[in-house]
Amino acid sequence: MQFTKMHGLGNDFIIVAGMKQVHENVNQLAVRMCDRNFGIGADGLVYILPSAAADFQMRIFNSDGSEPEQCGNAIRCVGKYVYDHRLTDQTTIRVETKAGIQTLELTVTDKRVQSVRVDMGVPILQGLQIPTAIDQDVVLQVPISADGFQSTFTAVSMGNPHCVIMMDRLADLPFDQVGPALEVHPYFPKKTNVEFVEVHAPKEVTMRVWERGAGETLACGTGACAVCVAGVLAGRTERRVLVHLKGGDLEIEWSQTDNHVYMTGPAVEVFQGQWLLSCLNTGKMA
Ligand SMILES: N[C@@H](CCC[C@H](N)C(=O)O)C(=O)O
Repeated sequence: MQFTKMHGLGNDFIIVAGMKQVHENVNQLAVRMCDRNFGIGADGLVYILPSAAADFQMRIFNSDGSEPEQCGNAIRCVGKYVYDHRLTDQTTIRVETKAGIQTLELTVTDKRVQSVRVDMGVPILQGLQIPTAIDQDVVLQVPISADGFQSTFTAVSMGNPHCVIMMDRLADLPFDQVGPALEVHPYFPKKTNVEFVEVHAPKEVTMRVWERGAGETLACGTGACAVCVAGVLAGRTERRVLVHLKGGDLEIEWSQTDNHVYMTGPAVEVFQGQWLLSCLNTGKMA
């Protein structure tokens, strides 16, 4: 099977295109392909499939094999892939995801996509719809504790759930302990992505992310969108923010006009290869 390795700010994906549907054993396949020692290594496996409702369909599987509803960095990679590989000549494309149809605006130089602006849709704020276990119209600055860590969080869904925690200093955070503990916190029945945020100024923040089903990643597009929304709700940021992540920067805007969140950032193709599908043995000792 042919694959292409891509990333958005170091959030890396194995892209598979040209199939009609995902492989039957896709959850195990994602685990094996994403393994950084025994496979190709990636945060997720992404399929670009035909769509009856849009130009293309994206399905993504986390490195633990679970299927999330949405992925901001992967959808930018999909935009670059379909244009650079001549599957379309359009610079505005619509991509169907489990969270709905997203519109992508591609910025092209020398016939290659340099950056992608994605309409990530309207954020979901109602507690049960996110989903959280909290039946409130907005889950804003609610106290939370896990593994000895105490803080407050704001919950936002960008199709997938996010727990946004504002901190005075990111450097003080026992990240590797708290991230996994919050991912499975009982407030989040479908688990959650966790963003820890330091606000430098109303237009500039730094975040670190612990992703549901993938652990720490260098960037999370939906996470950056959730951070912008939570920042506005908490009165800490403006509607346009520059988000610094470990792998680089994203520009996020929560539009007052249509209530949609817009994300702008790069996508990069790294290499292409062939996965030996027939190789069932992982090579690991029993
Ligand atoms: N890295 C992504 C989000 C991928 C899905 C996430 N791990 C989940 O399970 O919801 C992004 O860039 O948005």
